[in-house]
Amino acid sequence: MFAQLRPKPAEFHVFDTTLRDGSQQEGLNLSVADKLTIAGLLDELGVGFVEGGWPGANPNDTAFFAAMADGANALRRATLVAFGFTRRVGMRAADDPLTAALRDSRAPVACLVAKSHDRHVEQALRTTLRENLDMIADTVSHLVAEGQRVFVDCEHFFDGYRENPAYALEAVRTAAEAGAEVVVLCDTNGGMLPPWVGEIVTEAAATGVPLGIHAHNDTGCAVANTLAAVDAGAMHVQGTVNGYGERTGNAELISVVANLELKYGWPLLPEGALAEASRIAHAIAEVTNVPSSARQPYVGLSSFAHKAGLHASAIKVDPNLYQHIDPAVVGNDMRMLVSDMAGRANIQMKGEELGFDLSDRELAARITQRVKDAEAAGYTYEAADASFELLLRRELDQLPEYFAVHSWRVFTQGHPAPGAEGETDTECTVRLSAKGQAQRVVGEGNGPVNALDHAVRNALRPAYPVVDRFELIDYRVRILDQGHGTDATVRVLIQTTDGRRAWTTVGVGQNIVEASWEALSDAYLYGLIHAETPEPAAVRPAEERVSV
Ligand SMILES: CC(=O)SCCNC(=O)CCNC(=O)[C@H](O)C(C)(C)COP(=O)(O)OP(=O)(O)OC[C@H]1O[C@@H](n2cnc3c(N)ncnc32)[C@H](O)[C@@H]1OP(=O)(O)O
Ligand SMILES: CC(=O)C(=O)O
Repeated sequence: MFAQLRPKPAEFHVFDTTLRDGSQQEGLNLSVADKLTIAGLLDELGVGFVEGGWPGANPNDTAFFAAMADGANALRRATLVAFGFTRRVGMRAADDPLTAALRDSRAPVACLVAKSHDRHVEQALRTTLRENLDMIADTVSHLVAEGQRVFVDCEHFFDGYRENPAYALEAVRTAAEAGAEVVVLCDTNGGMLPPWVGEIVTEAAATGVPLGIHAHNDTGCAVANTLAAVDAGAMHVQGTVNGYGERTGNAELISVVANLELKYGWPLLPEGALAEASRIAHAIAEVTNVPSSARQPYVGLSSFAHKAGLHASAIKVDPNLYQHIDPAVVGNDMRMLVSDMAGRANIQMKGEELGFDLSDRELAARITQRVKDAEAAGYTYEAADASFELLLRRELDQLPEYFAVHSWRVFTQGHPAPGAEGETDTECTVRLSAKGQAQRVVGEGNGPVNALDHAVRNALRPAYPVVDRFELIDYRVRILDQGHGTDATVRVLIQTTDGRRAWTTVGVGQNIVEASWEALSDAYLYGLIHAETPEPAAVRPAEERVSV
């Protein structure tokens, strides 16, 4: 029997810091417009608090709070939070310009970072333990008197508690007595493990102060540490969507919330909002331009992807045999992968998904063997869903002949030196027949793949004008036998779109142009087969990109 999880406290906060701590991630930079878009998405998700940044610390954050104060950008459900620190050493909070920026932000809540670790007070702040407590009390009481609700983030609380528990707890009490509604215990360096967090939060809860948790992921335990704090009495969780944040990031907020909603049984988000979680996490990744991990719990592309034959054979009977929840609950999808680890069941389920009846065991076994043989030769169907469909159609004798290629050749002329004048570039000649018309067509391009593409497009256009909608959007190449140097076999994956859907095809060969040709001609064939299909397929996010 599983242990009983804690019942939901009467008041519980879901606090998002994607726009503040999330933007402290290396490589993540947000404009004011980006922040406004993300704030809107977080509001849709239904989090209780959106920490928007640090007004007064940089012009973007100040402008963001000014824009949020304009009614047009107002959050519908969430409460906006402005972040800042306690007043400077030796100054009155009322005179500190950064405290003034918090007031002027017009955010209903201010979240103040305060020191609670004695060594940080003495070495980083370079002041006395008494003065730090005065800084906390003065800043909190000033902002409360000015009409703001105040939360306090106790930086390095757990490390501080280990060295000087009395002082760490004194910082918590001081903040609460000055008017802070919640005191958030921060694992700033992210070095804690769940049992330690549980123990320390339990001891801090004895103060009677409403506590929150802010965990970093340096031990890979940020979500677990957050849940350990909740179990020990925390009533406020902080985190970021996609786990963005300083160093290894913050607790991933959707994982925290999904665990609390689905495992603890706590209703936290507005009804139906959890089913939007996958869409919102991916939409935020589009804005940040920092892709989320495919393996991210609940909302990742691979979170419900099944590759192994044994898994698929059980899933065919009941998907729950290999899934901890129904993916639809978080707006995700189950995906069946086709690879050399597939058994008949993967192939049958993938075939069914594509609209083919593969219930015949012998047929399914034959196709499974074809897939395994092709994967052994270097093909990959896990990524190249369109090539898998073409393989199926070939096996089932259901491949329409839109065109027949008789031959092709590519000629490239290089410059004597970079930047030198002269004819360059690449020319490709293709001989093919389409709709009974044989033709020989030339295409030019800035490289062999570009020239091949132009030649095929020029040759097919008279019979199938729709090809002008096809566009190559990603090209990836990798060497399959690394010891072989420039004569290695390569695999080329090409992603193509017609503006409505995207599909991926694969080619393999010792000649990179030949492998590209195979992937490219299959891309055209698949595109023509589906030109009239109404429903667009999901677009996969690109991984490594190589320019052609
Ligand atoms: C744990 C966290 O992640 S908290 C969030 C941290 N986020 C950021 O730092 C991003 C935004 N920060 C900034 O733009 C700048 O650091 C500013 C505007 C806040 C301050 O810039 P500067 O005045 O140039 O100071 P600088 O960053 O070099 O040093 C920070 C100062 O704040 C003091 N300080 C640090 N923590 C606190 C605190 N909780 N309360 C009051 N003062 C503090 C430091 O002692 C140092 O003081 P000093 O100026 O006397 O040396
Ligand atoms: C406040 C904060 O971001 C931290 O302590 O990590």
